[in-house]
Amino acid sequence: MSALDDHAFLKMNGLGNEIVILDLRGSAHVVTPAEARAIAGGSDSHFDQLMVLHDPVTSRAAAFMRIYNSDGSDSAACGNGTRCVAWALAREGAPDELVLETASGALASSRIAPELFTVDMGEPRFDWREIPLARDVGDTSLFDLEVPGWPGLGRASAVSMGNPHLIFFIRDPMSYHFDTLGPLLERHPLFPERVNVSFAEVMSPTHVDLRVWERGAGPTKACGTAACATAVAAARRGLTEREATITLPGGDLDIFWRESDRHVLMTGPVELEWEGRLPASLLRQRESVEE
Ligand SMILES: N[C@@H](CCC[C@H](N)C(=O)O)C(=O)O
Repeated sequence: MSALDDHAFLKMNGLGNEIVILDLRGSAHVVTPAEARAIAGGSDSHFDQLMVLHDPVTSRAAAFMRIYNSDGSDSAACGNGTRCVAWALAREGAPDELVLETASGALASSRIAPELFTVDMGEPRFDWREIPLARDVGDTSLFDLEVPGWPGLGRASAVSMGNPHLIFFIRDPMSYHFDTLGPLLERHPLFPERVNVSFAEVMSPTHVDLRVWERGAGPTKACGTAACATAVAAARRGLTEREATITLPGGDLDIFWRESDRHVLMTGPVELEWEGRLPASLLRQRESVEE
């Protein structure tokens, strides 16, 4: 029997952001986009993000994480999923302070309470080439973005937290028709790798309300990297202080953009929902010829 047959998984969430954790440490298997989509399509294994654990690349890390969206695409970062992985490793005896590797760098996590974690999400990137944007827009903290049919959206900010984010600061984000605007903005030609879309309303210098359309997953109850990107964009524009509570439909994240090293610290909860087993057939999906 292969190591992947009938594989165990954890179904967790971070503020309602649906996370599945699959442990492939000790195996050389790399989940394909088709396999990720098949797992997302399972009734008890549906996810916004799939966090697949692999053996760490360096000895200081507890694991390497590959991150997939529900459409099978990959992401180099996922804040809520990283907290869930830290919890899963703590349950098997890992220390409260640990390092997790991703395609965009190593993230340090600290356990604050049994189900509350702070993750150092690293330094945000503002250069248009690093976000990435298709062209130089000048100041990425405030630029004009033409959205055909939506003249009233106003100016935007763009930030990379290891993955690309587009943020609009607007009044009453809940009143916008996200199902139309989300996909339109996610695939806007300015973003060659697509983009996560945030609609934010600054409520006070320490509080922002946020709604997120995720690249590759659609509307989610919470997105940790979007909360980080929004807090940083707001502070950069002088709309908030460097520490703020970001309220998402699923609850609150505390985001602190530290001055000393410019790293962003994200603090929030995790929840284990259930443990399941994947049918072996789900990990044998072939890519269709066009992929
Ligand atoms: N939910 C995540 C972010 C997920 C990644 C995103 N959809 C992407 O493709 O970049 C979070 O909590 O940060």
